[in-house]
Amino acid sequence: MSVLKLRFAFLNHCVKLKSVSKTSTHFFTSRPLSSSCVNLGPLSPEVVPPPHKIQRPRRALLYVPGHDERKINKLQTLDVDCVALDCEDGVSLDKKEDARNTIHKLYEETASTFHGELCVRVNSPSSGFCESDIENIFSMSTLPPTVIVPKINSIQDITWMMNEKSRTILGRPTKRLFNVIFMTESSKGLINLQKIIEAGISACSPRFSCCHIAGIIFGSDDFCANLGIMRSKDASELIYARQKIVATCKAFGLQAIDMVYIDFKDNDGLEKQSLEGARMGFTGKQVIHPNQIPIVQKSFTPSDELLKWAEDLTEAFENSTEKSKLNFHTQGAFTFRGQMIDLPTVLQAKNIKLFSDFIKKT
Ligand SMILES: CC(C)(COP(=O)(O)OP(=O)(O)OC[C@H]1O[C@@H](n2cnc3c(N)ncnc32)[C@H](O)[C@@H]1OP(=O)(O)O)[C@@H](O)C(=O)NCCC(=O)NCCSC(=O)C[C@](C)(O)C(=O)O
Ligand SMILES: [Mg+2]
Repeated sequence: MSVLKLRFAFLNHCVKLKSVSKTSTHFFTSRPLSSSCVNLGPLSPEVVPPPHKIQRPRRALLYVPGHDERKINKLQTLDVDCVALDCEDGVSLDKKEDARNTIHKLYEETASTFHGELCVRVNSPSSGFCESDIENIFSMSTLPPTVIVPKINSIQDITWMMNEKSRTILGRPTKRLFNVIFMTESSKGLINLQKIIEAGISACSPRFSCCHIAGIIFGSDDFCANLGIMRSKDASELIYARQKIVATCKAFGLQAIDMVYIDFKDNDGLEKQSLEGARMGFTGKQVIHPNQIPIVQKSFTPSDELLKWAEDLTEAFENSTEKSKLNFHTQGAFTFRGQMIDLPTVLQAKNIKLFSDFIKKT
C-alpha cells in the first residue's frame, strides 16, 4: 500500500472512531470560564485557580515504577486522582520489558477496579524504547485513558510520536479517545513549548487522530540536569520555567502539573511548595510516595473557607444583578464584605465552585 493510501485509511479509521467516541468520552470539558488572574486577597490563603477547561482532576499524579508489583498492589489502598505507571526513569534498563508486561497484565486484569485515573508514562521519543512501549500499550484491549510522553523538546518529537502511534493503531479497533500529556524537561522544550502544544493540538485535531492534548508536566529534575544546575530547597532557580509553563498551558486551556518534591519525608516543605504551585496556577503536582498524596491533593483543593466565600459572592452578585436589572456582562463593580468586586472576581468564584463540585463528583 502506498504511503498516501495508508494515510487515507488511517484518516477514515479515525473519523469512524471519533463518532464512536463522542458518546463515550471519559474526560469532562466545559466552556472556558475566565482568562483573568485575580488576587483574592486575605480571603484566599490557598488560592486554587482551576483550569480554564475543567478536566478530570489531576491534583496528585503518583509515579509507580511499572515493574514493581508490590507498589502496584498498593494502589488499591490509595485515594489518588491520577497514577502514572512508569516505563521511563523509575525503571532500570534491564527492567523495561518487565514493566511493559506488568502494565499490560494490569490493564487486562484489574485496572477497572481502581477508582483514580491509571495512566502510562512511556519512554521518551529519543530513547529507543518508546516504539516498544507504544506497540505494547496500543495492543491492549483496554487503552489507558492517558499516555504521558516525557522529554518533548521539539515539534519533531511530537510528529514522531504521533506517526508511531498511528502506525501501531492502524486497523485496530481502538474504541475511544485517549488523552496525551507531554513533559517539558529541557531548555529546548521550554523555549519551544508553544510550538509543541500547537503541533500536538493540530496532530490531535478530529481530522487526523483520536486523542486529546490534556496538559503539560514540568520535569524539573531533568530540567535542572539539562541546565547544569542544582535544585535548591526553595526552588527559586525554577521560578521562570514554572511560570512560563503555567502561562503557556493556560493560553491553550491545558492542565499544568508541577514539579516533584523528592524529600518525601519532609511534609512541611512539600506543603509549602504545593501551595506555592497552586497559587502560581498549576492544577496539580507529581508525587513519588503515598505519604505525599493527601498533602498535595489538599493543597490543590479549594478550602471550605474559600468555597464558602465563592458561594456567598456568587449569590451576592446574582442578587445585585437582579436588583439593578443588569445582566452578567454589563454588571459593574459592587461591594462584598468590604472589598470591591467586579466581573473577573465573580468568574474566579464560579471557577472555584465548579472545580470543587467536580472534585466531589469524582
Ligand atoms: C522513593 C521510593 C524508592 C521509596 O520507597 P520505599 O519502599 O523505601 O518507601 P517506604 O516508605 O518504605 O514505602 C512505604 C509503603 O509505600 C509503598 N510505596 C512507596 N512508594 C510507592 C509508590 N510510588 N507507589 C505505590 N506504593 C509505594 C511501599 O511499597 C510501601 O508499602 P508496603 O510496605 O505495603 O509494600 C519509592 O517511593 C519510589 O520508588 N517512588 C517512585 C519513584 C519513581 O517512580 N521515580 C520516577 C518518577 S520521578 C521522575 O522521573 C523525575 C521527573 C518527573 O521526570 C523529572 O523531574 O525529570
Ligand atoms: Mg524526567
